Amino acid sequence: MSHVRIEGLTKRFAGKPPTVAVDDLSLEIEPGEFIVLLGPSGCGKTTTLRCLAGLETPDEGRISLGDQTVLDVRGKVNLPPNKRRIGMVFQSYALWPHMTVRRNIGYPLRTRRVAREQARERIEEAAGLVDCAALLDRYPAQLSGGQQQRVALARGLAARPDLVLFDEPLSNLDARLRDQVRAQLHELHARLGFTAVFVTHDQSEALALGDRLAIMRAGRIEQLDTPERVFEEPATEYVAGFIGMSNRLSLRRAGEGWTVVGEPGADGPAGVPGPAVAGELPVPRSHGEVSARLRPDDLLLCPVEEKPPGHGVGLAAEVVDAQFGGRHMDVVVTIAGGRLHARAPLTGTPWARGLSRGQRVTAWFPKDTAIYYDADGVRTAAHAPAAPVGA
Ligand SMILES: Nc1ncnc2c1ncn2[C@@H]1O[C@H](COP(=O)(O)OP(=O)(O)OP(=O)(O)O)[C@@H](O)[C@H]1O
Repeated sequence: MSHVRIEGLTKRFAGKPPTVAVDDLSLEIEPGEFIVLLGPSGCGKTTTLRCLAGLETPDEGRISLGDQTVLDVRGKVNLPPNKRRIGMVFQSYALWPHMTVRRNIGYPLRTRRVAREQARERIEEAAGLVDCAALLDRYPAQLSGGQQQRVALARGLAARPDLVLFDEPLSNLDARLRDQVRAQLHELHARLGFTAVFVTHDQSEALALGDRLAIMRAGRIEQLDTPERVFEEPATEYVAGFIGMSNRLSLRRAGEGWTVVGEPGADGPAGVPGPAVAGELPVPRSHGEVSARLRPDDLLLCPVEEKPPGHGVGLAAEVVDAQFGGRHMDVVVTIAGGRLHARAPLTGTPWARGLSRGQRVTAWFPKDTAIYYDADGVRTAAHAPAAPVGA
């Protein structure tokens, strides 16, 4: 287990136009911590991981693992992958097809010149950890996808590295296997306590596995915090959108209350005032325009003749689509032309089962379940202090 320190890491790729894949990124990882790099395609997750592994030549920055400096661009240090005590587990299992499971798991031990007898013990130990001890003499083609990924996991752990890097290791598995291998990985981390950096664009994976999440945007870390804080208190609108607050309402002050402002591409022209919101929202007076972000679970529906409770914001809405989801209905509504998603529970409110296209309903939400962002996408200050932005 090692303390990992990344300072001012920058990686540019030549091209037209050139890309800054990682942009002055700094991050400190505690020994035994499981860090998840989360973000959309192209935000620089894999490049950051490859720089840690020694598979890229960064343009600037320093990286240390424990007391070893593995990268120092100014000092002209860039240790090759086999000189860093790092294990890697990738999306494509990347097992050698002509090698047995035993030889595959033993590969990083051979590159580190671990003595034969010790290597045999380590291979068996790693295979045992992921329930693959019975598969050691098979070839990858004789394994299921889940087994192959478990072997890849064993290979990543076999050399007892200081740091294990994971690049979307579960994304090639079907949903059931993904859940299984994810649970196994979570348990393994709790048992072995290795330090990990795990790349994904899947928020549920990130929430389940991470001690802390680093939400990346354009080569930088936009928010670094515990899964609970990122989920409950996204610091910027970008993070909110990425972590499931897919509903967005633009709001403008009007007298003592607010008005919903029409969205571009909606039925009417953008910016046209929509339904009024009576009374104040938890937003400082200095903000005249904000956007409210809400999860589908937090957008509630009721018949037009019912009034939402006093602490709620009720808005006239029209149903566009309603799909049965077992215990709930997934409902798309329009409000001021903008589309929003509601997940209406059926237990207690069977009324939602009969919703159909064109029906008028009231969509509502308690004022404090929404999070409000200013024009720059930064959380407004009326809430608890925003989580730290950046590393
Ligand atoms: N070898 C390369 N040459 C040129 N540009 C590259 C290269 N590798 C990555 N990039 C660019 O760098 C940026 C970051 O890429 P990176 O693969 O790190 O993103 P990512 O967040 O891991 O995306 P994904 O989730 O799709 O894997 C992207 O704009 C990508 O096009």
